[in-house]
Amino acid sequence: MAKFWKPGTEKPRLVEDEDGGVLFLYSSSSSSSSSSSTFGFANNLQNQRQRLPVYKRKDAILFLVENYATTIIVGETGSGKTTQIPQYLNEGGWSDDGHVIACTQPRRLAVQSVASRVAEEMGVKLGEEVGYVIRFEDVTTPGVTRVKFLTDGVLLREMMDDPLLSKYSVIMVDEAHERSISTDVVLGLLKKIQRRRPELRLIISSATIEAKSIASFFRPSKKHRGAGDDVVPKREPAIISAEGRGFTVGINYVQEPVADYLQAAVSTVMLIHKQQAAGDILVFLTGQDDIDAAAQLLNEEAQSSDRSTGGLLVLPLYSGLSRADQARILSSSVTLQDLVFSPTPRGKRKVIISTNIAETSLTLEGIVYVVDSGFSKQRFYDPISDIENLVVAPISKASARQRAGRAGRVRPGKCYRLYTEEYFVNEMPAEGIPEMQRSNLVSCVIQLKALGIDNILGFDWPASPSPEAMIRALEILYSLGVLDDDAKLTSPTGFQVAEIPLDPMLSKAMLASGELGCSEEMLTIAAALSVQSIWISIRGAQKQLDEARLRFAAAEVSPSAPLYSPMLRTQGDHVTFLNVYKGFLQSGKSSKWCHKNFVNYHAMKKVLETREQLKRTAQRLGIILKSCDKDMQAVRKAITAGFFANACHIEPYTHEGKFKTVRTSEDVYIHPSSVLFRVNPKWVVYHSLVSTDRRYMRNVVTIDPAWLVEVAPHYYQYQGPGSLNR
Ligand SMILES: Nc1ncnc2c1ncn2[C@@H]1O[C@H](COP(=O)(O)OP(=O)(O)OP(=O)(O)O)[C@@H](O)[C@H]1O
Repeated sequence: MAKFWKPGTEKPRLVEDEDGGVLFLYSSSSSSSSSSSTFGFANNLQNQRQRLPVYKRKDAILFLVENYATTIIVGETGSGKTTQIPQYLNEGGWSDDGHVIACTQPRRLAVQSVASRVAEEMGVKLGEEVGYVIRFEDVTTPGVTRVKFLTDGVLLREMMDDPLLSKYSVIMVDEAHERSISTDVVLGLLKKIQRRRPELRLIISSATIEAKSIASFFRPSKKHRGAGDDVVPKREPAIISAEGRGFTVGINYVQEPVADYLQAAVSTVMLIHKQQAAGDILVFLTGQDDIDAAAQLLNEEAQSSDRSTGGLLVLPLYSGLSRADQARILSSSVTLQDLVFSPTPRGKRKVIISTNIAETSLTLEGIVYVVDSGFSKQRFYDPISDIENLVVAPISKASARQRAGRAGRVRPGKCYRLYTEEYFVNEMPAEGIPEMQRSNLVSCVIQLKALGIDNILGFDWPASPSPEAMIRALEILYSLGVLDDDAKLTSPTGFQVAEIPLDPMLSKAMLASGELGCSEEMLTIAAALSVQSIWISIRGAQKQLDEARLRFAAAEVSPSAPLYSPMLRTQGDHVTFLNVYKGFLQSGKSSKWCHKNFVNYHAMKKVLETREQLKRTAQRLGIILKSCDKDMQAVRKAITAGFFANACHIEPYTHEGKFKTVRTSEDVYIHPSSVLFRVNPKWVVYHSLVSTDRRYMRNVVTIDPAWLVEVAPHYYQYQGPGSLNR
């Protein structure tokens, strides 16, 4: 293999740390010797690339990648890790001979935006030499794509077909400090793969704080050390720091703790707008609710008569953006996401109000000011009740740095933290709790099982999950018939469920629908559940949305029909999805039709695409594709076959629509967004629970309790009329 590091261009110094073994490399700051492009626009981009701090480390990075199996790169935000290192590897020959360089990201939005940027910098069309893959979206060309960006979840799926990930020469796991559940699983598996494929190189990019623990995770255990340690690549991980950042970001703190971060964020934006020079503002809040509320307050201020507060272009940004998307630009073909990434119109100042999806890897060009509320929504899972709550919780110092790092990327910036400096220094936790330790592990366990990892409890995790959550996941999979008595995947059910890229309960419903003759309908339902929402919600128009939704609630429906009586609305939300889908197809997939019916056009286009992909998987698995036409009973039964563990019955003699879960006898209620809200059927199964003031069931369907015994006799026993036991 060629030497990519050119001796003489840089003098790396390798130092062992006090624990022995872990290598630190301090390099001089001489600049790299790579040549630059000779074309106009490209030249400009090439100059920008060469100004990035990581450029000074180019040769050192290539040296380490060549000589060490694992290289950990720590560096400030904006130093160029994500966009540059894959290109250096490409230039260095790591994508020759049909090999591919992979770079994983925890978030889909980051995958898409970084891939476009790198394609632009390399002067190639996105999807050719540079491509990306996120769930249900593959923008690569096999045999042509050399640099591929993907979510770590997608990389996990790829391991099912190719357990050793043999097409990749280098895999860069970016933003490892975020400790998303998939990143942790990927790290654990890559460590295993490396033992079978010593030629595979790993690059792990991380904030400083996590680098040491990641390095010690990758250090070979005594069992695997010994002979061969002096051969290249060396197995001890190396750490390199790409110190230095693009532009300075001045940090400002509040003097006193703020009582209401949302109000404080709005006031801060208005102050920046009145007092500070031109430049867009990025505000970090926690979720759709407070983002929409802040957007409304800002829009009201912007429309006020005071001319100095005009000129604000307020744009919300959260996952499943599509919901707010058309609310703003209804039938336009421009998505809100396009607006977020496009240049700011003259005379305007963009205010992008985002969740933490904009926290890492994104460069939003016009951003000069960042307003950080200090909070984010985080998942916390309770394995006993099997409920995953989204809780507003304080962020970590690592997150705060990432947020500030969204400014200062193309020019100097300022960050306004809505907490005190004293809090930041003394109280804010250095890092967050790994997602692995606060999540439902069902999907993670089934993926590991599918990869042949039977001893899940003994798996080498970067952070061990709780035994309770692990046991609960095994229990659920066992009850679905996915695992056998020895906790091995059953054949064919277990292997089939693992292959369908959906939550295992939904995958099980998909399999059942093949037997019940309603797989065409289940494909539509699964695709609709995979988008955030098929509805557009417009603040202040909730009543019209509810009415629009109800028009699709019964089995036989025409959008022009009058509202159905609640007595007829007995089928549930999944059936509603089918009616919307049918109406959308009948309209010729019209955006006008969507607009009229409060249906999100972009979401429906996504449903069509996702449905096609799921259909291909179903065909591959031999699921018989058949429509049950109007027999909604078959559909509801198939859903029950997947979601029987989520069965609930209404509490008689209460007037508030209280249900009890069969499994744990907990009080739950139908969510107001469900077409079954206030209808209160006797028996239902739900798709998910959300916890606010109460526990609410979302996406609910009515069932006959006899089906529970029929589809899950191992789980339920019939105890006489109206009575069922686990
Ligand atoms: N879409 C873009 N438009 C303009 N400049 C960009 C764009 N993407 C990246 N850049 C430039 O490249 C720099 C490096 O971005 P990159 O994402 O590679 O940094 P990073 O070190 O991975 O940072 P982070 O860890 O914060 O994601 C940015 O600071 C910016 O100057």
